[in-house]
Amino acid sequence: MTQLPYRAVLLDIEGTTTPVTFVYDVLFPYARERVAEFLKNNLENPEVQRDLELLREQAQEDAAGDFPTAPQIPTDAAADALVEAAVANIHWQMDADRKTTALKSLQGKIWKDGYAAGTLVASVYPDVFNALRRWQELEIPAYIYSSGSIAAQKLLFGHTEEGDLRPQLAGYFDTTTGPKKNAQSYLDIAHLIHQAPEDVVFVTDNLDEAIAAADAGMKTRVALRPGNAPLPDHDHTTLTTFDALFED
Ligand SMILES: CSCCC(=O)C(=O)COP(=O)(O)O
Ligand SMILES: [Mg+2]
Repeated sequence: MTQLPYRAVLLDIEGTTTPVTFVYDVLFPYARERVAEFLKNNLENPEVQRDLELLREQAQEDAAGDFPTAPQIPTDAAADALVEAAVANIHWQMDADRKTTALKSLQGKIWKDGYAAGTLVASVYPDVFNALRRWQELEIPAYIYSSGSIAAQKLLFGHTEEGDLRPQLAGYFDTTTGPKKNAQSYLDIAHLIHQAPEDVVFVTDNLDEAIAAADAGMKTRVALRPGNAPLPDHDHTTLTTFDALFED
């Protein structure tokens, strides 16, 4: 049997398993164009109300911190004004490509209908399909850690061009576990999946995330995929295909 130098795999999505173009040219515009209507139609939904509360708290934190002009979401507004304020905040966050838990939670809910209708079909690199199959055969669990909400991750891997990949995934983590650029998040994930950090390989396109995972003791691979942002010099091992994860 193939002997690999890791016992578990932790995967980023955007720029790693999935082309950045799918996220920026398909998913984000889909959510942006539909958010106003989605909020109008679902304003009474308790989960949407919870997202609005999270957005409101995030807006207050932003205004008090690094973003004094962050659009605010009033507590006492009528429905139309509330939706208008929330949409202004969401569009502002999306313009800045914020990865806040509040924004990601709401985006996931908007994408749900698109996947169900077949309008959204997730793009995943062919080498990822193959790698997930091989890891399953080798009984190496593969987990996802993305800024996208866990619900959004399950939708994406449940509706790919190759069908439902969720049976090949062992679990999902998002920013509710902690920020992706914080080493403690990787320590917490290692603990939650019952692995020593050094037995986990984390694959990401983001150098700051790789540095945080390495600080936590994980092995790292930096994904170089078409369209990814260029990176400064670094000493992490890179890969252009997941095939490389079977050659160590
Ligand atoms: C299923 S999540 C869609 C992508 C997304 O919203 C995102 O922010 C991706 O961030 P990542 O941490 O995977 O680079
Ligand atoms: Mg990424």
